[in-house]
Order: sequence, then structure tokens, then C-alpha cells
Amino acid sequence: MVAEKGTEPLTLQELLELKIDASNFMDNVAVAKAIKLQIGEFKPEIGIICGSGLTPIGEQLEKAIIVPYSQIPGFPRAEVPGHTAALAFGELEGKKIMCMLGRFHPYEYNMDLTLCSMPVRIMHLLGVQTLIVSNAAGAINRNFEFGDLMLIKDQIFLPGLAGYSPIVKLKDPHFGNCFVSMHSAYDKSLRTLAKKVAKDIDLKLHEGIYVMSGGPQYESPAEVMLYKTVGADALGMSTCHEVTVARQCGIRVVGFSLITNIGNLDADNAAEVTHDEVLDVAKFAANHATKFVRQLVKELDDYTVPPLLDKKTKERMPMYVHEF
Ligand SMILES: O=P(O)(O)O[C@H]1O[C@H](CO)[C@@H](O)[C@H]1O
Ligand SMILES: Nc1nc2[nH]cnc2c(=O)[nH]1
Repeated sequence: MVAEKGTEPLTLQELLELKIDASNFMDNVAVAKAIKLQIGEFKPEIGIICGSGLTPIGEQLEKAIIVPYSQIPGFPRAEVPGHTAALAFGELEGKKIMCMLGRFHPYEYNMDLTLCSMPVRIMHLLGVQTLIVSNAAGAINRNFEFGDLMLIKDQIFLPGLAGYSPIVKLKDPHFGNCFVSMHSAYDKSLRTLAKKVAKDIDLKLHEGIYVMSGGPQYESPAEVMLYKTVGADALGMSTCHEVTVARQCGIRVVGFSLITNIGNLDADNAAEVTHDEVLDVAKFAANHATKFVRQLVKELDDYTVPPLLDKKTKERMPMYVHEF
């Protein structure tokens, strides 16, 4: 719980010393405040989360301000290879972007999904209205090839189905409705736009269902077969918890997977999957993913999400909340 300090706003140093609980709303506000102290008047409108090996997407921002996770209270370090432990704030095609160069995978943090999705809530507090989420994924669909992109049409959130939901611990109504509707989690009009953009830049873009498993082990061939049977097209260990929180906040979402390997369906003929292979493919494909995101950002329309805190609530909250 954030300590109050009379009417004086806390300094960055004081905020960095707080012990943050991601399921406490005021702690989330304190995290957003610490970032705000480092980005000044910059108000992001679009959030981007870079998947494994996809940091080049965020590295194209202009006039970038980099905020390392070590300078954000409560943020873990994002240590999986292919992820950088920093947020990048900057412009792309004239739009204001907040980009996670490294994400938090639940398997890294004891399946604490509330913690792993906190950055999305912080995006919302800072003003983000639209989220572009990306990941590296294995193909289940046999029409997919290495390096292809798959637009995410819908998700199967296996940890969420088993009770590991990022919103299960949230008691404060400021977080939003706990019965979040996931019926159009991946915005239909943004998917239409993404398909148009892909066509314009002559990019092969599949569309399909992403399934998130807990990881960090890759799936056995029988498990890949199980996911195929239920209609999944690509599999990974991220994204669904972030999208659930985005929807709770009212952020609209568009997402895509970069196919880095082909999921094994037969134990007698199974090829090894390694994270090095995932990163190698991401490296060679990052160029077209980057181009796709740039064009998508360029064509995104304006969108407005109502703020989390109304004026009255803000007035009742401690000093450092007022500007949100
Ligand atoms: O989902 P992203 O962050 O792209 O990472 C994917 O790549 C890793 C496995 O190689 C897993 O963490 C999986 O989720
Ligand atoms: N679970 C899972 N995650 C991945 N990330 C990249 N490839 C894979 C995969 O085959 N399975």
C-alpha cells in the first residue's frame, strides 16, 4: 500500500522506494506517476508490446525517451532473451507511442498475472487508447510458414480458464468491471484495417486463434494436437493476460503473432524447438513486422476511452493522483 505524505507529491526517489502491490489501485497510480515524472508532458495514445525478438518495432520511435524498468517502482526486469527491460516513449508516423520493449511472462514471475499485466494498466493511466500487441508463436495451422504473420482473431487463455486471471485479485472498483466481456477482444474494425494495411504493403497476413499456455516448457506433440482439435492456429506463452486487462480498461486491441516455429504434431517425427531458433526467425522477420506496425499506426484513427477516474474521485484521492 502506498504511504501518503501529506499534500506533498512524492519524488521519483521516494516512489522508487515504495513496495508496489500490483493488485492495489493506488500503487498502480504511484507507478504511473513515477513514469510521468520521467516523460514530462508526453501523453501516449497508442501502446505497443514487443514480442520475443521484436524490439526493432519499438526501436523505430522518433524523439524517444527511454525509461528503464529499474527506474519504475514495482516493475520486474524482463529477463527473457530477446526482450529489453525498458519502456520507450516516442513518435511514429506523428502518433504518440508507449512501447514495452520487454514483456513480463507469467512463467517468469510465479504465475502472478496481475503483476505481469500491470504495464497495460499503467498504459491506460497514462492515456493509451489503443494497444498493438505482438508475440512470437509456434504454428499449429499447417498453412503457416516460418516468418509469417498471423493477425489474432481471438484467443484461448488457458491459464485464465484455469483460474489464473490477471483480474481475479482486484477488489478496488477503480480497476473497472471484473466481469470483463471478451466477446470482441480483438477489435473487428482494427482487424479489417490490419488486413487492408497488409494488402497495401504486399505482406502475407494470416488470421487465426492464439492459444496461451503457461510454459515455459514447449508443448508435447500430443498437446499441440489438443490445441489443434479445439481450433487454435498458433501458440505461445503470453498476450492473453495483457489483452484481458486492456479490455477491462476499455483499451481496444489489435494483435499479431510472428510464426517462429512449426508446432510438432507427431511424437515419432518431432523436431526440437529452442528459444534460440525463435529468436533467429524473429530476427530475420522483424523487418516486415516493423513495417507492418508502422503502416498500421499511420492509419489508426483517433479513439477515446473514458478516463478511469472521474473528477470527484480524483479530488478525494491523494495529491499525486490529481493529474490522471
Ligand atoms: O510471447 P513472447 O513474449 O513473444 O515470447 C514467446 O517466446 C518464448 C518462447 O520461445 C515464450 O516466452 C513465448 O511466449
Ligand atoms: N508455447 C509456445 N510458445 C512459443 N513461442 C514461440 N514458439 C512457441 C511454441 O512453439 N510454443
